[in-house]
Amino acid sequence: MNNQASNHFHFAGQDVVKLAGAYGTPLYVVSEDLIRQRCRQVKTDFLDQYPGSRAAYASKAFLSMAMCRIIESEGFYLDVVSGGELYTAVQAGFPMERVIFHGNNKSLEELEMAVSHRVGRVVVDHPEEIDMLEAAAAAAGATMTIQLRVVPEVEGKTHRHIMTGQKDTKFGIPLAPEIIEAAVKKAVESPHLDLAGFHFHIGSNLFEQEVYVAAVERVMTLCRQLQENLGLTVRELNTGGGYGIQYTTEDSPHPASYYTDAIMATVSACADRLNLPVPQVTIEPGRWIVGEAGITLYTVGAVKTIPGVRTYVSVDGGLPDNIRPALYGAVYGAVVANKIDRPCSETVTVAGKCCETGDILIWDLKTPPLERGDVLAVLSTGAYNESMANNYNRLPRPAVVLLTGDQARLMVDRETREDLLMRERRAEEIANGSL
Ligand SMILES: Cc1ncc(COP(=O)(O)O)c(C=O)c1O
Ligand SMILES: N[C@@H](CCCC[NH3+])C(=O)O
Repeated sequence: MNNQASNHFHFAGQDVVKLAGAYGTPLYVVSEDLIRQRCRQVKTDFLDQYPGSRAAYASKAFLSMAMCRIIESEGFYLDVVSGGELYTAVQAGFPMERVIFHGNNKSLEELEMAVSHRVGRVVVDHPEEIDMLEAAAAAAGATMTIQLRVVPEVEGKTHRHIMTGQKDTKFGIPLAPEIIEAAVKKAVESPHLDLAGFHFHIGSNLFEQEVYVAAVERVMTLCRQLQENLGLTVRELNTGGGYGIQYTTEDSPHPASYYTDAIMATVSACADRLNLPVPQVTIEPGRWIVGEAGITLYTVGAVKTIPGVRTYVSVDGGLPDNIRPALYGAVYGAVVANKIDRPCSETVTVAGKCCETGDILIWDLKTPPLERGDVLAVLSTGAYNESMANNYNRLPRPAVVLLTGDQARLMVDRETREDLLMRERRAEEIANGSL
């Protein structure tokens, strides 16, 4: 781009102050090029290195129909976790054989939907779900390929709300032999189900490969036990996602190969040692694909200094568009996009505009002196921001702009105040008693 203002922050090659002017704030900005770069790293460092392996994108991190098409064109599979995510994939024309359907409490209706679309894999989370899915598949005359989600009993170092691999978790089938063996038997005996293997997911935003090694060892040992006791041959091992990203300069993220090489080496060593066939391995990163590919732009409003205490800089969004600081104490970095050349001489607290003391986006941010109208760019908001957005205080959810090369396109419209009333079409009738 020419005539770039030198004091403006550029993201994926584009002047974000101009984007804020053109589309308004708060604004999610997502770079297609950065997403594709991540997908291609997975391809060269994992898929090409280990033929037969598969990569899925965990759509809960960020989903739109355009995102489905990007992921589809990169040859990835898609992890969905609800009828709503599946519906989005269906509407985007995502190939259903590449969909992996998760969820710890899928409804019968969601299972029927998965069957009617013949999704490639259903990851069954509890024994009763085997019966529910068998019934849905039988009714449709379908055979569904499944993986059983098991609890690897390892603790990933992360916020406790996003740990899933420990023994005490709502996700997956416990490894207690009487439970897992009964589930496997039931699955194998279900005429409309084909048990391909197992799935585990340790947790999210993990920076250590050791937990993946431990989980693979645990589940491969399970495979050996099931081969001995039930004659089961495990064809597939889905190792979940969870790869950590850089939120601030304190974080030292790894390439995906840091995790996948350790996973693959352990799978092959275990297969050798336990005399098992090497299963086909799937990974399911979400945050690692899209997290650093997104930023959020805000406009600064009220600046309030409490002498001897702190300066609150309030922006025009907050908790509804990024709930992670309030929910997990997540720490974000940010830059003042229209003053990128100025020294950061102050430390401020970036507050959201909700009627909630806990609505603080960043507690301590070094900035130049700030004033109303400045544009703040919060970094690494591509994952679990837009997808977790809500309407607290009836704030409309922001638009999403997709950057591709030097093009900027509105991918998701800004919600309007009228949109907020869309589900209240009977308000008049309720008021006048006619309903
Ligand atoms: C089953 C499953 N797979 C994949 C993911 C993706 O996790 P992340 O975005 O941390 O890679 C999650 C979420 O934690 C998950 O529950
Ligand atoms: N929402 C979480 C990640 C959830 C992962 C789903 N199992 C986050 O923002 O970190």
